[in-house]
Amino acid sequence: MAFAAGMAQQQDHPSLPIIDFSAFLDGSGKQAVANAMLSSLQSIGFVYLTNHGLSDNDVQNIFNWTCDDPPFTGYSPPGLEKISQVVEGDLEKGKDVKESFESGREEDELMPNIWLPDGVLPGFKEACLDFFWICFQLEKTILKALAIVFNLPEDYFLSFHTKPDNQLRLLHYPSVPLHALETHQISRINGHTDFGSLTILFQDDVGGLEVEDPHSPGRFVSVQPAPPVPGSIVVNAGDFLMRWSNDTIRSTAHRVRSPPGLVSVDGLVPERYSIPYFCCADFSTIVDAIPGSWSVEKPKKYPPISAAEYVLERLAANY
Ligand SMILES: O=C(O)CCC(=O)C(=O)O
Ligand SMILES: [Fe+2]
Repeated sequence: MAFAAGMAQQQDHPSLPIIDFSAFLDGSGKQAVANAMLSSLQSIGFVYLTNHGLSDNDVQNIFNWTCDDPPFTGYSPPGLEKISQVVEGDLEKGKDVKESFESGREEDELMPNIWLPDGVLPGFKEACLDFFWICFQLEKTILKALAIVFNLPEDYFLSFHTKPDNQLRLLHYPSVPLHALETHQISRINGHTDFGSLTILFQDDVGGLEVEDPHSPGRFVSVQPAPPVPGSIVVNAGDFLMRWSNDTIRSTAHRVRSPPGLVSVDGLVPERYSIPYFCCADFSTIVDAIPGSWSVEKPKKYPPISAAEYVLERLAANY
């Protein structure tokens, strides 16, 4: 297992731990990989995984679709989504300049998918659905790793993530003037936390993802390894998992700014594509603190809650 330097406060460009997931997949070092992943989710809330089992081909396929112009519903044009959370010390006022397309499972009646009219961009719907289900397989593997660190049966979290009530988001950050971004007239995505269980994030090589330093609220630090690690994915914990874990796992605020050290000859920040896959517990389930996350000395902080109640409230606040 290879680790990059941890998120030391003094470093200008600290990096997240990079965990080789292969020893979990082939069974040769399950506990060690799971422990390392949890430790990073507890201390930073974020981790990089390599050799996670998803093929480069599958990831490249979905990225290929993001480059097509998406003049359709299910699509949020630049500035529509407002990240309404105020993160301490993050004084950005600018609107997010990004466009996105979101989809979930086809049978979801609560939030039905809105696809392009038949005949427009043939194959796009199938590509989104294929990737949605591919990511669900990966999510289940990560959830198995999470369970064993709490000394729970591997399928413990799977029974709460069966449908799945997840969301695949294709994100495009258009090229914007560097000056406008740096002076906060606009932003790419303002500081926020995700609200589900886990987010699996695929990104291109442009960079700009920043994570709030857990030791220094309001200070965001770049977490892009330089150079980018091919095939790596980012996994971060959401607010629901933080609550479910009795606050032993951290849901950390993050944002996207200009790539670190960017020298722009034309005054523009290059466009960026990313694909977050938001994993949520089944809306119908009610969860109570994870066994092992509470004790007599560390009592439960929250009453049981249904995922629907929690997630829908958060979604409503964002639009
Ligand atoms: O584009 C990224 O890298 C991050 C996106 C993100 O944080 C989100 O959509 O919640
Ligand atoms: Fe996010």
